[in-house]
Amino acid sequence: MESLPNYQDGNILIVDDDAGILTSAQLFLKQYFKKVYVELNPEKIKNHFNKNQIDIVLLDMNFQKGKNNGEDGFKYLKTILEIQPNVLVIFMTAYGDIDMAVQALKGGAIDFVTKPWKNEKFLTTIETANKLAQSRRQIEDLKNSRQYLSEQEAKETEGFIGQAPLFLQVKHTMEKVSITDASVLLLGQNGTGKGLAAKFIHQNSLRNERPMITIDMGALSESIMESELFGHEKGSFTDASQQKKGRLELAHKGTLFLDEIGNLSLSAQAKLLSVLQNQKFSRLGSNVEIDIDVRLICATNMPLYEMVEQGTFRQDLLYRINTVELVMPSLNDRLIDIPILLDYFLSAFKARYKKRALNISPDEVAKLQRMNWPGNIREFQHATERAVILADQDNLRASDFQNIRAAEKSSPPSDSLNLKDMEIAFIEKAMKIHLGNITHAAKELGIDRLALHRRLEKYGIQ
Ligand SMILES: Nc1ncnc2c1ncn2[C@@H]1O[C@H](COP(=O)(O)OP(=O)(O)OP(=O)(O)O)[C@@H](O)[C@H]1O
Repeated sequence: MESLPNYQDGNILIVDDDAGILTSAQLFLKQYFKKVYVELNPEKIKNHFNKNQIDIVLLDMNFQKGKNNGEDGFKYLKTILEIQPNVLVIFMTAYGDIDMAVQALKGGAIDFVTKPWKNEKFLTTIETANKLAQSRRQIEDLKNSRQYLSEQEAKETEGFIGQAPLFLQVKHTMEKVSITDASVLLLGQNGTGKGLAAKFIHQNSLRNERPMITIDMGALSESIMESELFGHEKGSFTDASQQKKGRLELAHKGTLFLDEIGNLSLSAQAKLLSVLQNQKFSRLGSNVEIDIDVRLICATNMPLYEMVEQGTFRQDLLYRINTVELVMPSLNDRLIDIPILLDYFLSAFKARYKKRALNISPDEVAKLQRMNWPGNIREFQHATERAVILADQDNLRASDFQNIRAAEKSSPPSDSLNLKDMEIAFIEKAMKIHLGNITHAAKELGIDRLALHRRLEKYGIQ
């Protein structure tokens, strides 16, 4: 059985006033390209561009009997490039018109074929043009998707909202620091908006045309993390079947956001420090040094200063990454923002889940302000989404936002005065507020770590 031809992407239009040329070129090229259009009348070129995507035009140089100066060819070349500046035009010229064809190259055509052509040479010329057309198209697609992504990012950071003095203070510092290349360290509990803050800084920086590349240090094992960060050469370890650029390299001229930096091992800290000091690095398995120019933003919810004292985080690295240090306030410290955030999230979720009639009374909003949100804005956002999804009626109540984690403030079990129940409730609450950190929870409860440990075990609290 005859195998199907290996068609190439790329649409071709052939324009010539000689029907014989059109037919033979079309018959030949149709074996290799899916779409080959032909046109006898050059005045109709525009119609083809209105109907179809055209990547390559094969254009005759002379369309009037007795006129061989190529004037027509130049005229239509100009028309085509005006309609579609990216299209590739190849002139078809009679043998002997080579000088004119060279002029045509200067005028914006990319190549020429002589008539009559040799099939092999003819095909090679068009295939080469087609490769160029395809890579131009890929670049165009990449530019479009890059633009789309940065518009999305810009939209997202427009939603970096709040009126609480603590938040405004931090945001103001961010605005000032964005346009510099200073390293920024974002501290704060989970869900306080450190990731969004990093995007905000990048979006407002002079590097916003380039990407912000993120690495979540908490999500990667040490060996994967190093190859993600530095990249590797083919064969540098068992699974390295190909060369791969690391994220450091991808962030060149842009921003590198290292999330959960507190999770970096000591050996990775040493390597990162050396990159920051020398502004050079090597891919794993290579000695070639690559220059790097990145703006660094780091974030963590871990106590880096305590970790320095304990010897688990390098002091010199801390001083490299904390040129400007910002602490994202917890939601508890910006309760005044709850109505604003609620408004913002509600309108998004009402639209997403097509429940536009939903509303909530000021009393219920006030109750939300009295609830605990140990997971901060992320938890509040998820609670709002859940409340919208589960709502059976148009009036939302604060209790619709409650989950196992969010209990009313001052909320030892309200209908029980049993001492043991109260103790369990207080311990659970302290553990929630401090996200399971026993030292901090014990401090809050006014007991020592060991005493808290014993109680956690006794009551089976996780
Ligand atoms: N000021 C804000 N306005 C509106 N939405 C916010 C704000 N801050 C944070 N958010 C939203 O809250 C969610 C959590 O934010 P983000 O992921 O940035 O927090 P984080 O501090 O980086 O959390 P983690 O430490 O767990 O990684 C995101 O959906 C983010 O868009």
